Amino acid sequence: MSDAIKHECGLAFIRLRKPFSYYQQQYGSVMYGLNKLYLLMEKQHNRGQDGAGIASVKLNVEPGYPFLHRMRSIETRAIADLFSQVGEEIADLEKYQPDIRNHPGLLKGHVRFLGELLLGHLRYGTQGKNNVEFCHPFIKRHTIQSRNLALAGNFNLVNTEELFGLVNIDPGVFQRQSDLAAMMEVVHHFLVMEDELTPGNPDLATVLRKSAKLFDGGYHIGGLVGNGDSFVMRDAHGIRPSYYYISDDVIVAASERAAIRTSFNVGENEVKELMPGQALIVKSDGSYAVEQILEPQERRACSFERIYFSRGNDEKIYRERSQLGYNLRDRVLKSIDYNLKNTIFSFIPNTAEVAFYGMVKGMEDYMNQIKIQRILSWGNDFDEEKLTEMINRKIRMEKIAIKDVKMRTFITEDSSRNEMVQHVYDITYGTVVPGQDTLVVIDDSIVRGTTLKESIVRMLARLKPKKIIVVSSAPQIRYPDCYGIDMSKLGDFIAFRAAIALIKERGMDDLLSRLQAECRELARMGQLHTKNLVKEIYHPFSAEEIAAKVAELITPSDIDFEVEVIFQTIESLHSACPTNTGDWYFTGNYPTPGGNRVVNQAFLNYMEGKNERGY
Ligand SMILES: NC(=O)CC[C@H](N)C(=O)O
Repeated sequence: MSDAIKHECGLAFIRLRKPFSYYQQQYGSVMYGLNKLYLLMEKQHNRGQDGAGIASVKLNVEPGYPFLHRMRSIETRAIADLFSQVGEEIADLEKYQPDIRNHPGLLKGHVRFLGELLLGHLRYGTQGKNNVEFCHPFIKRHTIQSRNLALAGNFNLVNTEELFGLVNIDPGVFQRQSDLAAMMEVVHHFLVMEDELTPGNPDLATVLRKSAKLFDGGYHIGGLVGNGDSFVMRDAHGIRPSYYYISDDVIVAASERAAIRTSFNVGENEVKELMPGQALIVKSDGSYAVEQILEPQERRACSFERIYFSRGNDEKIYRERSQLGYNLRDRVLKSIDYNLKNTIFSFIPNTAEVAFYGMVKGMEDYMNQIKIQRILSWGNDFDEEKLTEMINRKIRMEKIAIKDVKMRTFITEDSSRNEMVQHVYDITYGTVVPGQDTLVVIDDSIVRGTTLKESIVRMLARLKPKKIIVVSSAPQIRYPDCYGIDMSKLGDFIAFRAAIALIKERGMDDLLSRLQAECRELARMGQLHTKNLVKEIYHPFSAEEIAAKVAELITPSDIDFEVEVIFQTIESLHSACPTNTGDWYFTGNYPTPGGNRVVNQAFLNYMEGKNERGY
């Protein structure tokens, strides 16, 4: 993605089902669980750049001894920072007891995070601040063991404020800003209630049933309870991804299937998807059950996971991403007037790479059809030279754009900013025939369009192509997300700015004021959740008109050749990614009632010049 949006969290959960001595014998290390947690988190490093955190619960600890630990970091290399602290703790112990690793029981007593229950989290905040206090896991302590709770998740709730009220809590300034704080209060409230009924052994399925009913949002959460029970749970629409793997030795859950496969070296089908509305509950004795907590609703798994967020090394995601590129073939061919001879294909590094291969495969298939047709049309009229020339025709692809990863840190806000920003990307010289070649560059999605305009298009222009076609493997991002991706301000979206520009151009300003009045009225009546009024902003225009305006907006004024933008259509997105039909940011169709409220609020914020999130 050319705009730096990271905006997603990742979850890692491990439950060791055997005593520590077993892991030492079987796998040669008492640190087996922590090593796997580290791997599981690093393999999801693509998620959550604000910080990371881990929590652990130890089983069978004598009363009075600590059993729940938590550590968080916002260092640049947060995961490594956390685990090097664990490493230091052990190294310190070994100074005085060099053979302590051979005594698993002793080690468990000394090393804080050597617990049987482990929870890891990578955060990119969607609420509150991006500092360490807001990093997950949150913990709640209590003198009664079974009322201690650690909680973390990949999620966003749109009814944070309401939730506090529902459990009669008057939140403090900090809590008010955090959906995790609200979730914590709710889950803890019901945990205590259940613990009162069955002391020491609260029924987690009931706790989750009562809690989840109150949440409006998309979520994949994990929790550790002080009595040794634990869970992971997924929202009723399956908005956020959730996978798990169970063996005799471990129970594992994470946000990405490939992360589990790699960390535990297991096959595709050994890793299961936790289905919408389900929870995987593990009891303190290591037994487990998958329970239906909420009635499953229409599946609306987030399509952005497939387009961009999850790693492309997942078997299915790789195929889908490639298909997204392939699906754009016909529209690109039309736009280059089928002139493959004078077209160079490339991609914006690095997340669009897989879609790029798909697009090129599409072009190759087309070219092969043409070759066959031509050769057949020759009849007997050919010689080796003619045939060689035909067979050797290739799709021209080059690595044109190069990202200078470190550039951003130095870029200031002064007048030289534009001059500097363009250098965030560099180009490969000598690849394009000036004035003759068209450049087709694929990006996975276009959010703000600023990097495209300020860096990529400007840089590519130095190669003097005849035309640049920017291809987006995602459809136009028109509406805010409110389920875990931090894109919640309408004015940030280039597709929205394009629609506004068209409205202004065509003298339709009264549409905006009418919608603003309507939104205000709905807000006054507490009815903002009833319909998405922002759809009306796009209604007068075709997708092509918006795309043409986007192209205009990303073209710097001093560029004298054509820039075109081609977006994936929503239909072809769904055909490429059939299991992830969540598309509210493209269509405005939100799966939960809070969604309409967010989009309407985002519109009011935009109209009132407030640079705030819509939830
Ligand atoms: N991206 C996420 O899942 C964020 C989790 C949570 N809403 C937070 O801001 O901490």
